[in-house]
Amino acid sequence: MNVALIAHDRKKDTIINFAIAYKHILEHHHITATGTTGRLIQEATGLPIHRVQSGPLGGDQQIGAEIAQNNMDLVIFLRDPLTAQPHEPDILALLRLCDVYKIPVATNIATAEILIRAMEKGEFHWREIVKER
Ligand SMILES: O=C(CO)COP(=O)(O)O
Repeated sequence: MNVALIAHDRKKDTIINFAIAYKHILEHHHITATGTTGRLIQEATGLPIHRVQSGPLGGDQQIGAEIAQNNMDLVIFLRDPLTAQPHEPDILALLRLCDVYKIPVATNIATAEILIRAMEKGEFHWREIVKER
């Protein structure tokens, strides 16, 4: 599966710990991440990560483009709900595309845990059917 990992600054520690804890699952998938998130996860886990631009520099839009091209199966985007982001429109656009293309998306760690465990069990085979629409 193609998985996107993104985290705002105050959620970086959380996503790093998430990637460490679930490295044994993530290593079987193709991971894309925004610039800083990707670098930190790479350093902490050694996982190969396709890094796009940092979020404020267009990274969210690049991941949105992957979704629009049906190249993304799951998005884990740990948002900071308490800090204003200069690229808020890009964030909303990415989440909107997840809804347009019916991509499972987690915006907090509780949902992220559920999604990755479902992924481990191979519960996303229905995505293949949706992809063929
Ligand atoms: O801003 C982001 C998502 O909106 C994340 O970007 P970075 O991973 O480069 O910090």
